[in-house]
Amino acid sequence: MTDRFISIGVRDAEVTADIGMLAHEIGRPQLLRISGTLRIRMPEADRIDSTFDYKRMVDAAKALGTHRIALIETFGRLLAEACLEDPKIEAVEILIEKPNALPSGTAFARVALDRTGANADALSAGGLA
Ligand SMILES: Nc1nc2c(c(=O)[nH]1)N=C([C@H](O)[C@@H](O)CO)CN2
Repeated sequence: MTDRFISIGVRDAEVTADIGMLAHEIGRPQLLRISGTLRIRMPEADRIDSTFDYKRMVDAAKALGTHRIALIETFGRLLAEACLEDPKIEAVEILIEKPNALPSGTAFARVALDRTGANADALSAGGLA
């Protein structure tokens, strides 16, 4: 049978993170908003062990938030790589927003990776707005 793929994910999960490149940011956790689209094979059964529990992506983001990271790009890449450790995930697109970084506007980084490690541009086309 032809493989069928679907997307699952989370939008706008809020985590605190030791993030930022400036001296005054170090050791002062800040809010990040995390959205992720995960491309998986259609689950064969109506059971959580047939799919990827999207709570795990939020848990991985919370865990990353305890590590000192300078750039939101790095945070996004590490979270994408953590998701791809599960073989159920074919490709992932992560959007990291740092709502309080700028006096106006929202800073963000978007990272799209597939299982080959390449940028997953195809996902971007149909991924997060
Ligand atoms: N491309 C990036 N630019 C900047 C980042 C970043 O993570 N990626 N971070 C900062 C500072 O940490 C800023 O958010 C402090 O308000 C500036 N530029």
